[in-house]
Parts: sequence; structure tokens; C-alpha cells
Amino acid sequence: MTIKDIPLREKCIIFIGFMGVGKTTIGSEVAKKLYRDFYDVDVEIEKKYGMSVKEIFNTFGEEEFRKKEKEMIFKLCEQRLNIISLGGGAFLQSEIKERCLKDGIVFFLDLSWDSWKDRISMLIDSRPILQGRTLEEIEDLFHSRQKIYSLHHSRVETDALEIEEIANYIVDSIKLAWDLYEPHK
Ligand SMILES: Nc1ncnc2c1ncn2[C@@H]1O[C@H](COP(=O)(O)OP(=O)(O)OP(=O)(O)O)[C@@H](O)[C@H]1O
Ligand SMILES: O=C(O)C1=C[C@@H](O)[C@@H](O)[C@H](O)C1
Ligand SMILES: [Mg+2]
Repeated sequence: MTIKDIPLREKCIIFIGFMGVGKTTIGSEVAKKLYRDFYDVDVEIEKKYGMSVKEIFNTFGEEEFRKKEKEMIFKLCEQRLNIISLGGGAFLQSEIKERCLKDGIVFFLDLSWDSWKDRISMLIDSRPILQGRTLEEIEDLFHSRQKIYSLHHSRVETDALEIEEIANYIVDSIKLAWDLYEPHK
């Protein structure tokens, strides 16, 4: 059986989007609702190194982190049925992007800059990419990153929604797609 033959119902469900939009939080909620295993790529890499992402960046550099990020995502995509939240920069690598779009159902969590900036205090200490940047530089990064997320299977605007509402909407839309494209016989 080739990779093309993965039934829709068995494909991994993958979350992308800028740092702090809610990939980890929403991914784990969706996994609970679908009774599936959840993997957060940043957390899996942290477990491998026994260090935080910030420590990995400081000790080994971003290039090493990106290499591990690709290895980890490819490994998780090889298995079926996983729910996977990517790091905010994973789609910078075109090989990751292509693999995820081929083997998974990719949800882009889209949050406006105005809403995102209210979360900055929760994120600034633990996200190495944000450190040492002014608010204006972070805003530029936020906007320039949007194009890496432009290829996806579904986009969810999360601004006005609670975590639970977003997770329910995503689960409903996945079930609808399953029934439409691969109805039970
Ligand atoms: N819809 C929401 N409403 C309010 N707060 C939210 C919502 N979604 C996520 N959050 C909060 O925003 C913060 C960042 O969320 P989370 O860690 O899930 O983002 P992320 O996309 O995984 O970030 P990163 O790419 O840096 O790993 C968390 O404190 C989370 O509780
Ligand atoms: O947007 C990014 O480049 C990153 C996002 C985080 O999830 C981590 O993967 C890391 O801090 C890099
Ligand atoms: Mg996360």
C-alpha cells in the first residue's frame, strides 16, 4: 500500500500557525474528543534532549533544532491516527510542509495580530524566537510568517472563540469531511 492510500479517517490531524495561537492547547483538546494520541512536536523534542526548546536553541543553535524538528515530524507522520501540533516555525521547511499536506489533514489556526499581542506576556520568556525583539519587530515577524501557513486544508479564525468552541468546531468539521468523502458502507 502506498502512502496515497491512507484512508482519510486514518490520516494524522496536524495543527499549524504562529507561536501562541493555540496549537498545543487546541490540539490536545481535539485529541481527547477523538480518543486519539496527541503529540506536541516541541514537547517531544524537549523530552529527547531533557531540555526546554529555549535551552536547546541556546546550547545547540536553531539549525540543530530545525533538523530534529524535521526528523520528529517525519517520524510522527509515518504513523496513522496521530494528532500533532507543530512548532510555529516548522512550516518554514518546505519538506515538512509537503509531507504534512500529503500525509495529514492540516488545520491552520489563524489569530489576528490585535488578539495575539494580548498573549505576548505568556510567551515572551519561553519562545527563543521572540527574545531580544521589539514589539514592532515581532509584529513584522508575525505578518511575514503568515505566508508559510497559507497552504493548509482548513483555516480556523480563532479570535472570538473559547478553546472549547474551537475544538468542537474542528471535531465537527473533521467528522463531516469523513462522512462526506469516506462514508461508512
Ligand atoms: N482560544 C483561546 N482563547 C484564549 N486563550 C487561548 C486560546 N487558545 C490558546 N490560548 C492560550 O494561549 C497561550 C498559548 O497557547 P499554546 O501554547 O497552545 O500556543 P501554541 O500555538 O502551541 O504556541 P507555540 O507555537 O509557541 O508552541 C496558552 O496560555 C493558552 O492557554
Ligand atoms: O516560531 C518558531 O520559530 C518557533 C515556535 C515554537 O513553537 C518552537 O518550535 C520554537 O520556539 C520556534
Ligand atoms: Mg505549542
